[in-house]
Amino acid sequence: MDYQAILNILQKEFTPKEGMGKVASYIPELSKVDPLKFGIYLFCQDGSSFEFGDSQERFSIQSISKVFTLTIAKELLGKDLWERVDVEPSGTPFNSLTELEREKGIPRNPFINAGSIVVADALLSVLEDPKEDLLMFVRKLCGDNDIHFDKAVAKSEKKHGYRNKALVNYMKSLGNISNDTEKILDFYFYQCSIAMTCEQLSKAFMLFANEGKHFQTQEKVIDRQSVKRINSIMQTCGFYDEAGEFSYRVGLPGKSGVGGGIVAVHPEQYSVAVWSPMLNQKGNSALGMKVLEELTTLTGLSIF
Ligand SMILES: NC(=O)CC[C@H](N)C(=O)O
Repeated sequence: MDYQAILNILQKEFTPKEGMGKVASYIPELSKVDPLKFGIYLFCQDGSSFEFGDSQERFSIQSISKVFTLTIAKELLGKDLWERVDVEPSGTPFNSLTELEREKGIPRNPFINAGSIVVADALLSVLEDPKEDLLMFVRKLCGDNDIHFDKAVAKSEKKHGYRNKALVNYMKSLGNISNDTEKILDFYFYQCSIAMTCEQLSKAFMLFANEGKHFQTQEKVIDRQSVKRINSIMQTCGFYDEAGEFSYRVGLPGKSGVGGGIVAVHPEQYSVAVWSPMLNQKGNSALGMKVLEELTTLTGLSIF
């Protein structure tokens, strides 16, 4: 597959333009980002890589971090985790409160906010310093120690995160939260604030394209069954109420964040990260979705 030729086509075909979507503003710090940023990085299982645009610039990974925390929690807690969070698509926005009452405080999946807050609570119960452990895990996956929290973004979300406060308190009242709600939210806002480049993200996500092995050292980090399960949840829940649309258009498991990043993996082929901060109405990168659709169209390959 001549990925370079394909990326050349993508670069010509797609140019970010004002009005394609809106940069997230409910976290005020994110609204400062230049809407016209655009980059892509594709890392192949054979070690080759291809990129263009702002692929080396850091951005707020936001909900993409939910995949990292789920991976750690799954390793530490195994099946017990699934007593507290389900694996069904929600069909509702990422910050929705509506199903929680009907479903007795058990979030639909770990990739909506409620689900990731439960995962954060579970990690707080078993780790002494979850923030540090999370950073170490992500740094190890990328083979790069230069990965940090963006404190300004975390603080900005903490100040304005009323819906997440509502979610954690509501779940606490329904018996599905153990730790202090302020501590859980602090961890959750920090995990979302991690700043990474497309290159770092695509290398980290090689875990899910490389049978659970580190992209560089080939060390086994998680087993194949975990890869299957996490990729399945990305496929069905990675884009909230647009998960079906992403699956239909792109045909790969993936995860988005309101920072405008999307990572998708083609198991045993490649991992690809794209960044364009202009979001569509469902909170997913508008241009990012289009570019990934064209990528799998041009390669003629998807997991299906
Ligand atoms: N979809 C997202 O990226 C949402 C993450 C954001 N930190 C929030 O909780 O609202």
